[in-house]
Amino acid sequence: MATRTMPAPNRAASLELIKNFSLEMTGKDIPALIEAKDGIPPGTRINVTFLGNEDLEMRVAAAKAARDLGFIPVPHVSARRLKSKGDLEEFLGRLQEVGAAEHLFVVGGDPAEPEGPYRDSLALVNTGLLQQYGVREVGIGGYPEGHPDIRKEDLWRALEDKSAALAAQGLKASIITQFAFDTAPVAAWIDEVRARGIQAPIRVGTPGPAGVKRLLGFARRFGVGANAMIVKKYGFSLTNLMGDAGPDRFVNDLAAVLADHAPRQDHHLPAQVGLHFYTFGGLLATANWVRHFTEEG
Ligand SMILES: NC(=O)C1=CN([C@@H]2O[C@H](COP(=O)(O)OP(=O)(O)OC[C@H]3O[C@@H](n4cnc5c(N)ncnc54)[C@H](O)[C@@H]3O)[C@@H](O)[C@H]2O)C=CC1
Ligand SMILES: Nc1nc(=O)c2c([nH]1)NC[C@@H]1CN(c3ccc(C(=O)N[C@@H](CCC(=O)O)C(=O)O)cc3)CN21
Repeated sequence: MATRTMPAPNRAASLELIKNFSLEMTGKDIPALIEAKDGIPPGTRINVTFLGNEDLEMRVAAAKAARDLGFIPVPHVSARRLKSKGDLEEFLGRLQEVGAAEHLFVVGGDPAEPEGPYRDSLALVNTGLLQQYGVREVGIGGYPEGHPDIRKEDLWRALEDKSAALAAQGLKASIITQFAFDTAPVAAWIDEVRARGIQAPIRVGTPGPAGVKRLLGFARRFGVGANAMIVKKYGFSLTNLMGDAGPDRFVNDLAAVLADHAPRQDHHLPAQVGLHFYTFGGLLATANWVRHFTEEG
């Protein structure tokens, strides 16, 4: 595959891309969020993961903390990890009580077999329960490089079905993608989403600055492309595995590529593409990285 030459960084495009960024935290990251709060713009969306090693109390407490600290919580709901309809209603009810139900991210969930009645995120949308608990906007997953356990055509059908189901229920949709190191598949995937008539805002998953070993570990776990050429293009070599790799090159390259692709920019449209930072245990480091990139570039 011909290695594409990097377009020259386009500072204005990079600043446009990174504004209104969102961050991700796990149920264990409340202390980290408190430590990082002064460096995160008020009203920033903070996604709260729904992992196997968290419980209801941790997830609600994390969403409440994000709300109380002046941010917009976006709790994840993992369809396959829900034990029953009651489980879903309890979680939504608790989120509504703490003012954290307005924005949700629904996802299939990693279990190979559902632990309850919901086998995919569309099933959650189709319960018709979301708006009953005050949900107004629903995030759904996107996979520029595919998913190790799911066929490409199933991912595209799911994206189209969820978009249609959300529109039918008067719920706003947004797409958050799996993280990537290579911008080419991301730009191509965005073009295909738009070509399929899906206009929802897209937040491109971006790895926050984290140890290279940790990043490669998550990439392997989640089926994200990380071969030698890609990681070199991303800006870290396979030799200095101990270094911290910040997403400077990924952000600048993606912004420049999107600026080249952009159809005639109609500035009345809301920003259609933004960034979602996976913090991987480094919430403070990620918040600091975003602030420095935005201030100094
Ligand atoms: N993007 C993110 O931040 C996250 C992504 N995920 C992963 O993405 C997967 C897909 O989630 P969605 O995009 O919501 O897809 P989805 O729930 O809309 O499902 C798309 C299609 O893939 C199947 N599917 C879903 N999860 C599966 C699994 N774990 N194994 C095999 N087939 C599965 C579904 O039956 C459906 O046919 C999740 O299952 C999980 O592995 C999980 C958590 C966060
Ligand atoms: N297929 C798939 N499954 C996922 O669960 C998933 C994705 N993709 N895409 C990215 C997001 C981000 N995910 C995560 C997972 C763990 C941490 C994390 O920070 N974990 C802590 C403790 C270790 C742990 O709980 O696993 C850490 O310090 O790394 C963050 C984001 C889960 N997500």
